[in-house]
Amino acid sequence: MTEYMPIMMDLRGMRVLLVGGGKIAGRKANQLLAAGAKLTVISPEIGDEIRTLEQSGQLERIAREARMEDAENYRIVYAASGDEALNERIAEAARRSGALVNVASRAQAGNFIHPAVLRRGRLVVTVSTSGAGPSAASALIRELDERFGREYETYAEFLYVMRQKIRDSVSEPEVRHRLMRKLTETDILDHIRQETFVPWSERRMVEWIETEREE
Ligand SMILES: C[C@@]1(CC(=O)O)c2cc3[nH]c(cc4nc(cc5[nH]c(cc(n2)[C@H]1CCC(=O)O)[C@@](C)(CC(=O)O)[C@@H]5CCC(=O)O)C(CC(=O)O)=C4CCC(=O)O)c(CCC(=O)O)c3CC(=O)O
Ligand SMILES: NC(=O)C1=CN([C@@H]2O[C@H](COP(=O)(O)OP(=O)(O)OC[C@H]3O[C@@H](n4cnc5c(N)ncnc54)[C@H](O)[C@@H]3O)[C@@H](O)[C@H]2O)C=CC1
Repeated sequence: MTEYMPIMMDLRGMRVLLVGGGKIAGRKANQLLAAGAKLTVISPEIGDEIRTLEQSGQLERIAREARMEDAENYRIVYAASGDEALNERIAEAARRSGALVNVASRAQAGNFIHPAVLRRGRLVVTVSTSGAGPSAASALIRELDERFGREYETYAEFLYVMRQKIRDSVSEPEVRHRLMRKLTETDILDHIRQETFVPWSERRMVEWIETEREE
């Protein structure tokens, strides 16, 4: 069994090649653009999603069949054409040149895969079956969708702001760690859920840090 390494990547400004322009390529393109990638699509024909993105100038599209050399100019490659043999040849070329490659038609032909995703602002919950059953991964995400409501977006944003404050104002690592742990022990999530949470003012944040750091 392949033991995949789960990671979160900042793709802003990174060049990514997407081979294919159909339904699956459209889904990937939207996810990649949301993460800030500079996307090039190579495909003789394209579906509605890629067309819309091309027309609004969000990606560059090259209207022809993909060639092996295409893969060598990118460090991240998606082989998502409807031609499975081509996807595997592209993947092989990309791997040889040291690129990361995702293969839509056969997970094992690539060296990274995507999980099913649930987003609540900064909180990201993902489920992967390591390719065993993508539909099962989606079904589990739907269960988690009910478990993790909108309150987690506010909560994650609160944690983010407080953590910056703590990092800026507390220099001792042990104290910082203790404060961060305390922050997760507060009843803020409950307040957000019950809609009784009032966003903390600058002063309240500073006071909380001053009070809690003494213990
Ligand atoms: C490896 C991976 C690729 C990757 O890295 O992305 C992969 C691979 C393959 N999927 C296939 C089929 C389907 N995939 C879906 C749906 C999704 N697939 C997703 C992820 C992944 N799919 C990655 C592993 C995830 C994991 O870890 O388990 C989801 C969760 C997330 C996303 O795509 O963003 C997304 C939910 C979208 C949503 O909920 O909206 C459906 C259902 C549908 O489309 O509704 C079907 C048809 C039913 C079926 O076959 O099960 C096939 C066979 C192709 C063929 O035979 O033609 C392969 C190839 C292979 O199995 O090797
Ligand atoms: N990863 C996933 O979640 C899933 C993956 N798949 C697989 O993904 C692949 C694509 O599926 P769809 O987007 O639904 O197919 P599709 O038929 O909608 O699109 C195929 C695209 O590939 C392009 N193409 C064909 N030959 C090409 C070439 N030589 N060079 C460049 N582009 C070429 C076509 O122009 C078209 O735009 C299939 O192999 C399918 O098995 C299918 C379902 C889910």
